[in-house]
Amino acid sequence: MKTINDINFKDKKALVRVDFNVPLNDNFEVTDTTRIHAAKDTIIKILEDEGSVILMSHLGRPKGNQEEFSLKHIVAAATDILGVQVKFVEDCIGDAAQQAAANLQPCEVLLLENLRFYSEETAGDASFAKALSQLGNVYVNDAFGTAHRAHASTAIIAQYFDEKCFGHLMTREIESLNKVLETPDKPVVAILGGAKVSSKITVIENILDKVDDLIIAGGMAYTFIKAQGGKIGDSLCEDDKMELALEILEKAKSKNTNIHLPVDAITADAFSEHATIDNAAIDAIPNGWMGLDIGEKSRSQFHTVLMQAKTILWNGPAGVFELEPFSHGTISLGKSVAASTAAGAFSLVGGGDSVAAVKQFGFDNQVSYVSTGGGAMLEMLEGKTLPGIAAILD
Ligand SMILES: Nc1ncnc2c1ncn2[C@@H]1O[C@H](COP(=O)(O)OP(=O)(O)OP(=O)(O)O)[C@@H](O)[C@H]1O
Ligand SMILES: O=C(O)[C@H](O)COP(=O)(O)O
Repeated sequence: MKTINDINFKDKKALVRVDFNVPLNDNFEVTDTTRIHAAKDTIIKILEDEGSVILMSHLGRPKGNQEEFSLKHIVAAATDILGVQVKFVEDCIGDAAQQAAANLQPCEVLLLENLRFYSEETAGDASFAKALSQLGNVYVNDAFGTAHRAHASTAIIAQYFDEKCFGHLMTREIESLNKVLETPDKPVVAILGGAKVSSKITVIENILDKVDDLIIAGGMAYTFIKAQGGKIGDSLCEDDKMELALEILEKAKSKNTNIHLPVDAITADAFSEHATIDNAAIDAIPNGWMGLDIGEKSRSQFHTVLMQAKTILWNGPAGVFELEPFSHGTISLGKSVAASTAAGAFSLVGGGDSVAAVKQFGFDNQVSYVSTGGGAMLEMLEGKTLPGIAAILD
């Protein structure tokens, strides 16, 4: 299969699907430019070849043509980051888009209006995909964050191009995950956190025989503790998943995977940063109290496990990190992952909340790789083939 480096884009018009679904503030300024930075080397490669770049993306989940979701809000940030004036056209298909694409000169960049202003995008409509495809003569998919969507611009459009490839970001994401799940240095330690067992079951099942140690933290740990007879007070629990939790523990034993659950918790008498706060053994939380973070002993045990790791995968926070009193377990995990990385481990952080936490606490430059994908990363961890990836490989 061709990579982007195998293609010479001179005098070609590259139609590049990026994921510029970035957060905006009330003044419509981009508050996190990570995804734009992440697409930069792909765009620069095409410009250096003296090709032209037509960028297409979605922004948010608009219902029709809603101005607040216009990609015109991204133009200033993209121009600044790329160091090239980004032109903008207020449609992604039709006469205006065709004119703008036709007028585009080598070394120029054009951004199309939000693809999701057309419901045909999310519907995976073939005629919409075909209309988009007519704007360029090479298709590059670099939208890892959207690769789990079988949409017109990610999965359907590729069939209309003879020349197509992944961009650099897509390649980095796939290679990083393969490094963790397919060809890792051992021992491999995965940390799974977050609110619910139910949202991570498929991930647990898929990675159980790929990792040596699995640290289960966050709200999802309490279902495992209660299932084993522990008292968890008012902590988060999915009673209907307790049997499954026990099955997972059994399965792990048979596969020689060590599961590490927290041994203590930071407890609170309300879900609030103004709550009264205490410590408790993880299996002896009184009624009226809930565990909102992992305790000191758990942090220290997890640190020991992480310092022995050669490969680390982290998905999901250790506690309610959005509230300061319950952020310290997640910060402690971040420090341990950073220390292990400094000692030579390869560490990958993926998923929406874990990436938000890692950035908020400043660990993003101290881990080996931070994924730009939320749902896309989770679906890869579940072992699924992502439509946006399959379309290029086909
Ligand atoms: N002990 C806990 N009790 C209640 N909520 C918790 C607890 N620990 C973590 N959380 C919450 O879990 C949420 C994240 O859980 P969620 O299942 O959404 O993870 P996620 O979004 O899948 O993670 P990621 O996006 O990193 O994959 C956070 O908002 C956090 O506050
Ligand atoms: O932010 C994301 O996860 C991607 O851009 C996909 O967005 P979506 O969940 O609205 O499809």
